[in-house]
Amino acid sequence: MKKSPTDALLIDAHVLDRLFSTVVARRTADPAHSHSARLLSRGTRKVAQKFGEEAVECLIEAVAGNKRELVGESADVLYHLIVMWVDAGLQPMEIWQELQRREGVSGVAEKASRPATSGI
Ligand SMILES: N=c1c2ncn([C@@H]3O[C@H](COP(=O)(O)OP(=O)(O)OP(=O)(O)O)[C@@H](O)[C@H]3O)c2ncn1[C@@H]1O[C@H](COP(=O)(O)O)[C@@H](O)[C@H]1O
Repeated sequence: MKKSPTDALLIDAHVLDRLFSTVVARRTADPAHSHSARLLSRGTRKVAQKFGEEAVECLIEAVAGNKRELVGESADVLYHLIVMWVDAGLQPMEIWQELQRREGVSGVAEKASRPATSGI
């Protein structure tokens, strides 16, 4: 059966859930055979550091206007973000729910509704 553009979007959204399940399963894998297992075995600071490095590589490609490289770096960022969620014991659903809660709320309006800070 021919897939509609909507089907394609739904399938793509599930890629992140599948990747999360794979990384969870890798927690007990042999670090010699799994990058996820190796990274998770090195602890929270290393996991966070790798995410930060990948985010910087991603923004470098964005600023340089390298669309093709930005695709690869974006995938690296999402993978390392998921490893960070696994390390922290977060479920993707918690993030999906937060995004859903924000749907329809303009970022400008949300910022304006925040309590005033002292500016210190
Ligand atoms: N999406 C990815 C993915 N993206 C990037 N990477 C790996 O991330 C690593 C980044 O390399 P770096 O040199 O930056 O980092 P490093 O090897 O930790 O080096 P140091 O910072 O420690 O010096 C590379 O080995 C990449 O292959 C990924 N490794 C795995 N996945 C997914 O996770 C699944 C499980 O992978 P394993 O856990 O390896 O089985 C795979 O099937 C993929 O779907």
